[in-house]
Amino acid sequence: MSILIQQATILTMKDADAPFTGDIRVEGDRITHIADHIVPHPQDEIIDGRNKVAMPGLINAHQHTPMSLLRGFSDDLKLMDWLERKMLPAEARMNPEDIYWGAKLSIAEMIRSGTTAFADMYIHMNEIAEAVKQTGMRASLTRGMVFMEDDGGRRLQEAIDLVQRWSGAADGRITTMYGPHSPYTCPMEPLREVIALAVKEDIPLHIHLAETKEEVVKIRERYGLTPTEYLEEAGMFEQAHVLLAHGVHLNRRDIGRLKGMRGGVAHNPVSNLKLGCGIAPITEMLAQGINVGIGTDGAGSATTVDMFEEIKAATWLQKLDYGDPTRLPAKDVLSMATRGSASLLGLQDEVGMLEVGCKADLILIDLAKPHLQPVHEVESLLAYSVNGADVDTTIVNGQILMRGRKLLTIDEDELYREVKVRAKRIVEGI
Ligand SMILES: N[C@@H](CCSC[C@H]1O[C@@H](n2cnc3c(=O)[nH]cnc32)[C@H](O)[C@@H]1O)C(=O)O
Ligand SMILES: [Zn+2]
Repeated sequence: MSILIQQATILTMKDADAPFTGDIRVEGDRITHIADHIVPHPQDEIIDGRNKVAMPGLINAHQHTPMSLLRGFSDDLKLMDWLERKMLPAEARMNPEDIYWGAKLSIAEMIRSGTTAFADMYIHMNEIAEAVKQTGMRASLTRGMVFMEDDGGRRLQEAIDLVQRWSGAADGRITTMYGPHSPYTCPMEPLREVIALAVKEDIPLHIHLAETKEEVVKIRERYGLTPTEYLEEAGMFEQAHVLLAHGVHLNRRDIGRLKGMRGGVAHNPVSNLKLGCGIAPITEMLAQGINVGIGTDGAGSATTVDMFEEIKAATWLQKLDYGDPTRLPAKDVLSMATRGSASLLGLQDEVGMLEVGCKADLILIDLAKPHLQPVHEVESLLAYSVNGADVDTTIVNGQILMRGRKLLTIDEDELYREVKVRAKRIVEGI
């Protein structure tokens, strides 16, 4: 199958490129041609790009997709209360089919708001993988592991099974990671074991880091270290590619420890705002050459998985925190949500840019809206004015998943019916 997008405003996200008007051809799963004008082939599916911006799909670098079933169920609580009193009991009631439908709900929202790939850490990952496979999305999947009590190695075995069964599946759209949940739920010994496994198999790691002040206090009490020092002591930054979620409470020395690491930090500004966690020092990390991407965290905390909201929150928080409106300008924050997140997923040469040879993961944004006119600076509109509902078309791996705001791989009526019944049962009495 081939697709020809005609006369769109193209934002490639390559450093040197300014937006320009042109055509894009997709053949199979890749972008094969970008030029001012491309002669149509008879078999091309033609998409009119006039009044639209074509850009790389956004990449959500930290998610717990089935938590969409818990959206709005326990707002306005502190993170540890929210997690221990509400989320964990509710999650204990989720069966594999619930996980499948919750993942599908988040995937529908992601496709509708211009996200083409995501990193997910959760349980019952086979069902999430099935949802990814069926809907046409791209994802890096992780079985999250808390090692607080002895489980006879069950969690680790599930993680290993996921990696073996799903790495490279669904035409290469699915990749996998190993996911020790956080410094406060992983003692040193199992942590070292997982790191050794990741290094041996060259599978990335995905972990929460320094999300709250309480975490910093807890790890200091237990080990006399900062959370970052604890992970360093475990050997996490020596060889493995690591996706660190949050990194809110890092001091200057912690940031120094991350310099030169493979992978980087997924910033989740809306979740951090809503849970009152703090503001991650991401512009300082960027200045040190640390790669930073953007994620939403689960919809249980962030409440939506619209990456355009995260983009706005990310840049506004830096401006506010430093009293400096020049911090994290539009182009830089867009780069975090595309190329930055792509590197966190280990997909830097494949997605996150519009370039011939890259995977065809791209979105079209409809500018024929009052809040998107006139067009002075395309990047400014995208960072500060666009929201997820302005996305018209979403393409992943050369397949059109949404066109003219209609989802083509998901039956939304069926989805909402399933979600309604399941969500009610899960939270009853909690
Ligand atoms: N509870 C599982 C581990 C699941 S991994 C994903 C976990 O991350 C939890 N989670 C979601 N958001 C956050 C966050 O912001 N910080 C820390 N944990 C979170 C979520 O509730 C979920 O349990 C087990 O025992 O094996
Ligand atoms: Zn999380």
